Amino acid sequence: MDGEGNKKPWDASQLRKYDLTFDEIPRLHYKDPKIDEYIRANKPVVIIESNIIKPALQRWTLEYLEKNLGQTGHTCFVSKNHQFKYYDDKKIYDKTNNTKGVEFTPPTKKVEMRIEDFMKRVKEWKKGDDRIYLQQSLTTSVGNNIVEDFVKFDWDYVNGKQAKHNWGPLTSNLLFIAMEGNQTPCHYDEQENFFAQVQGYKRCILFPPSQFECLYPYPVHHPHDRQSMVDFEHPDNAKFPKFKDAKGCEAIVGPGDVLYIPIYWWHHIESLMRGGPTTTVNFWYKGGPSTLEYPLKDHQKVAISRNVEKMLLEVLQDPKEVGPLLSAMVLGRYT
Ligand SMILES: C[C@@H](CC(=O)O)C(=O)C(=O)O
Ligand SMILES: [Zn+2]
Repeated sequence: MDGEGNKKPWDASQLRKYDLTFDEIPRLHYKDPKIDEYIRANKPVVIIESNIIKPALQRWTLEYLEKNLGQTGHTCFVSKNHQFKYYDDKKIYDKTNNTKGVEFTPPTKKVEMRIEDFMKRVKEWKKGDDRIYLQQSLTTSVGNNIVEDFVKFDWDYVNGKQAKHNWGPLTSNLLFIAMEGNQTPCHYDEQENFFAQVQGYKRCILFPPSQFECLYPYPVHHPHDRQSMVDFEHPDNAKFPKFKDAKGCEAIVGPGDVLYIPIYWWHHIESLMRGGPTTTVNFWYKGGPSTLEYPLKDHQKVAISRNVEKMLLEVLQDPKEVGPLLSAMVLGRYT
């Protein structure tokens, strides 16, 4: 039961177990001015009872989406397990064209699927089958009804936050339709994000950029750049000794909740087990201008460290030389 004695729409048995504890991300009414204090401080907050995606809340059932999303192929990922770790295919070594890159076997397959085929596979899924995850940019290729709903989102509200906090332009709105239990492993994005939950419940575990050394991101040149190397369910504590010290926060978001995921904040997101399919729309914005005021913000230090890695890779050419050079520069001199 929740505080008012209402039956909770989910229970702890639907959450995967991790050897970490998390603080609760605050949930604030959308008119609460404290929301702006959180955004200004680059801290996550769940915005509740807003009209940001009201038309979607009213109409975007799976049946409606199947009927209206449009007949073109939609971007879907197929996985042998419940994890859908993002990879940048531009960073994969391509033998045929002998491009620069890393020898890499993608953990998921990216396919274009018609919405009815996607929905059929979700409905007929059995344990042991491949899982699928629709992740489609909401562009003009969607049906007219969806466009009509989309234009009726509360753009005044989100554009108001974008302007007030001097964010860059909106770059995309992605529609996510996940199977129950699907997981997007821990990673960070270089964009501000309003993560709006339409249907079902998702557990969102977030860590501030200061936890960089506990979350061990892949090297910048790797296809899994920005993704944590740690498997949260089977952490290799020998290889990643600081992971057990990671300090994070979490929110279980349900229909109508909008989670603000600040730029460079790590997030590990999963659709609750046995909770049915989930639907989310995100709003990605470029970050605002980064003025160097001291002390520097943690996310600025992450951006600086990325630039150092990129510069060294550019100059040294061989990624195997980056570690030894950095160790020679730092060990015994800065440590
Ligand atoms: C894909 C999404 C996570 C999820 O909903 O599975 C995410 O990482 C983001 O919106 O930045
Ligand atoms: Zn993300």
